[in-house]
Amino acid sequence: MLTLDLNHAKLKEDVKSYQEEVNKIDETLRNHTCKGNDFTGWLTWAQDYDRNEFTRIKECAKRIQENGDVLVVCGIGGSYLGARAAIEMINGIYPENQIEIVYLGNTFSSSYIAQVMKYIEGKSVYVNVISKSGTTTETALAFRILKQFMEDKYGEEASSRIIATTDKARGTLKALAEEQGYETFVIPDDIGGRFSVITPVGVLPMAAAGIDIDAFMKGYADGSGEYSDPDLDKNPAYRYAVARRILQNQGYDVELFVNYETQMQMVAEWWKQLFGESEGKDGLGILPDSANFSTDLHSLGQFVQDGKKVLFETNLYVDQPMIDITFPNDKEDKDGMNYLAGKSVDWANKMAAKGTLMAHEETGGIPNILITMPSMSAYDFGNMCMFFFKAIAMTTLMNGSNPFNQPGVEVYKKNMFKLLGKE
Ligand SMILES: O=P(O)(O)OC[C@H]1O[C@H](O)[C@H](O)[C@@H](O)[C@@H]1O
Repeated sequence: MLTLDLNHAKLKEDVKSYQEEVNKIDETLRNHTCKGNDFTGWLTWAQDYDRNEFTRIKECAKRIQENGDVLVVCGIGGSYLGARAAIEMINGIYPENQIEIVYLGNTFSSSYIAQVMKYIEGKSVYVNVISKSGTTTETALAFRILKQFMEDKYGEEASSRIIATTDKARGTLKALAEEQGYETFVIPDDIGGRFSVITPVGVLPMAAAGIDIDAFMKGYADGSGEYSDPDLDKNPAYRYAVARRILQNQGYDVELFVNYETQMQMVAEWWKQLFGESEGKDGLGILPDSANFSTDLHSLGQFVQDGKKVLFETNLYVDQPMIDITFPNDKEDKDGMNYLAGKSVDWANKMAAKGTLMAHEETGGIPNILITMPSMSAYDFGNMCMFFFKAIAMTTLMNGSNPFNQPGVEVYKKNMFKLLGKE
């Protein structure tokens, strides 16, 4: 379970004063009558998910692991961010003894696409193309290139090395997968892209990367219980939601999502889509931004400390690092670093976090929300998903907005299609 500390959040209203409003909204979520209610399948997914499909995911992942050097995950937005966030957080950036995961379909950058294609040329390749709509242009463009590459390289065998994760009936990708005989996995109708990491969208790439997906689902299932009580004293996810609302009332328009683990950079990217697309509408919302400390203390730190007071920080701390190391002694101590000899480097990281909190909160006057997760395990990732899902659903509904649509994303697409000459 994640824990929440609001003692540094400088809230000018009492969180508990929102209890009645929270109760009402919680009820509409629970009985699926809230705005966007046809996309609330994530609430009961831990009980509802298809066990047979889950077994098929494990078998498919095993096949990929046994025969592949590389799995190309081809998707964008919710169709890749969650998988990448989980894989990097749980396995670290340079995992040993795992197949490599490469991401494509998330950009029009010709340079990037060309380099990826060159990079995978001599390797044993599997492809997981992921798109809920089955029509997203970045993904479709990359997939055509990948498909031709796979057919040239493997001939008929290509179709057994390509796996499609998409809608059960609709979209070009579904039709293509059926025609080509690809193995397919289903993205349920009632779970939107940015919530879909808990479905085959996230779970198949995770399993292929050697992650314990049973533990992931257990963490999510336990989160369903742990973050379900509407009582603000008992529900840290809802307390976090209310704290965000209060800080917005105090004039803060930006939330800087901070972590101290390099392998959690993509967790922040996933969180930004989840929060930005859910809440940023109707002229409302808090701009989700992120920083990786202490790395970014050497870039963004100056602004946070002394710049315009537009932001508050939400720190996602981790109790146990994946690996700790002891700092070595040096007889000559010419670098003057012996004061750390014999100390844990993770301890130093935690001292950096503590010092930063004091600097930002006390000297800089920046409100700080503290969230702590026990470790970077598959279980804790699953649990964290439910925490943030519940929190963002609550804050967005408190705004009176629909947390589950993203109408604003279509505007650039319309212009782009016109410019590209799409019929
Ligand atoms: O899975 P897809 O249908 O390809 O969608 C991929 C992504 O692109 C869209 O434009 C939406 O803004 C995202 O919410 C979505 O996750």
